[in-house]
Amino acid sequence: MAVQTQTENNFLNYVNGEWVGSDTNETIINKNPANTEDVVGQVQKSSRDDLNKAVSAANTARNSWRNLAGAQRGQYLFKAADILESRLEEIAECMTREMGKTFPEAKGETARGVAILRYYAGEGMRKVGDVIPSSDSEALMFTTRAPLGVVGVITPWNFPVAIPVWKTAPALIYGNTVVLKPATEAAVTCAKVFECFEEAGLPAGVVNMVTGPGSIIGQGLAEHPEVNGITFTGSNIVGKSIGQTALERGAKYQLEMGGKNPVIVADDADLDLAVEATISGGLRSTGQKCTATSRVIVHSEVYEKFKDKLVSKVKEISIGDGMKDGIWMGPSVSESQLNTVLSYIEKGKEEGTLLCGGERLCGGEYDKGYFVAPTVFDDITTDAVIAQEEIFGPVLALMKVEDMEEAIDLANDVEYGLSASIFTTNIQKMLSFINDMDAGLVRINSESAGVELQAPFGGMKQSSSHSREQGEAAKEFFTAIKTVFVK
Ligand SMILES: NC(=O)C1=CN([C@@H]2O[C@H](COP(=O)(O)OP(=O)(O)OC[C@H]3O[C@@H](n4cnc5c(N)ncnc54)[C@H](O)[C@@H]3O)[C@@H](O)[C@H]2O)C=CC1
Ligand SMILES: O=C(O)CCC(=O)C(=O)O
Repeated sequence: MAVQTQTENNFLNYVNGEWVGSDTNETIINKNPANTEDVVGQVQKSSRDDLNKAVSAANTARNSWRNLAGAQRGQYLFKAADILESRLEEIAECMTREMGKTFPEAKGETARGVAILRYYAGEGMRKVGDVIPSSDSEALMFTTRAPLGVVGVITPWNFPVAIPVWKTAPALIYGNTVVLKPATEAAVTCAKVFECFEEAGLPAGVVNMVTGPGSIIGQGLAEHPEVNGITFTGSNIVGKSIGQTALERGAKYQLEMGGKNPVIVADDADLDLAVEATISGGLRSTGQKCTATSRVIVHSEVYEKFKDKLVSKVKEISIGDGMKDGIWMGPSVSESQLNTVLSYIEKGKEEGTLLCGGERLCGGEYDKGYFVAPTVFDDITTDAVIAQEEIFGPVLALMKVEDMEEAIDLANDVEYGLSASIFTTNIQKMLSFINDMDAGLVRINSESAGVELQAPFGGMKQSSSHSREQGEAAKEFFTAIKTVFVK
């Protein structure tokens, strides 16, 4: 087997503190979805053996890592944050080239990665338990927390820095070691984040990254007897199968999956604000967010006015290579994602009325990438496929309602419950929305996407395994409570 070395374009697996080639000696080449002539880099097409070595390294490292003080673990995260910050532009550029989101968005996401690392670094000095009065006056009763051990992290391509960081940083600070499998589509960007962990000097085996097919490396992590917990973000079908595999062998699991997020525009809404937020929430990152707005539920009294404003603004969107100035929306991440979006658009044409977009963009530079026009449909009913299934593309479906009750019924009439927003100036409508909306994120006069790192994140119904990530909530997944009784 030829020995590979990590170079600017050839990324290896990070196992036991070293960059190592896969046993298979096979690689996967990642190309820029805005220009497929641009090769971003290549990553390892790894095997189960590669994964086993990573899990074994994480298992060996776990005791010495958990025995450090939280503040000591935090120091490594502070260092990693500084290094990521110093490489912000370079890593953001790689993200834009690898998965297509615009450079300003990629910079924002990388900065968010830095902030998440710092937040969890500080968490190493915060309390981990409570003293609970015992009914025995001579006893001391309190809770403390233990790490799970080795945590498997499986991440998607749509947030190549933020999601790996928001899962890895809390895992580490609470004393776990990590084996991460990134989505192949964004694995080069993720490898650069791991270079930051390496440079921060994390002890060998504490963080490991293995790239390769989900069915081999992802499934392998879910099945591995030495992996004590699995955290996943991605599609519902894969998430559920990971959950079942983990449940069968008694491992802890956490799943963040799809969304079909509504925005309600009430008759008293600030329509300009609602239009702006619908566009930003629905179409930024080419609609490739689990929190993206996809159903736009509008009161009949303002329907026509809102629709005209929305469509005229959508038509102004500039589409192209996200590295270019002035580009607002990049391509779909891959040919297969583009084809999924185009097939939903065809369905939408049967189910409603096309107002704008509705096609792949062709000609000139567009021919080199996977560009689709931002698309708005009118006259969509709740039973339409495009009103029920996650599209993960720049597609909005408009639905007309007569009152708030109907709006909330419609908003809840999907199997998902991740994020939902309402535009209204009426406090009563806000309160009924907060009470009656089945969603993990309920947002008033604000877009459905965009989460704050210090707050719990997760969904209801089919959107998650009913757990929450980020903020303090991460502690619940990455640790187990011990109730201690001392006498
Ligand atoms: N909730 C979210 O943020 C995301 C939702 N999606 C949804 O999923 C659809 C398909 O996108 P994909 O990238 O194919 O999602 P996916 O669920 O296949 O991929 C997510 C991660 O799971 C891994 N994986 C794939 N098969 C696996 C298996 N059998 N066992 C373990 N891990 C496995 C992938 O390699 C990747 O790292 C999108 O169109 C979108 O609707 C995709 C990405 C993120
Ligand atoms: O809206 C956000 O910032 C987070 C979205 C997200 O977690 C996802 O799409 O997977």
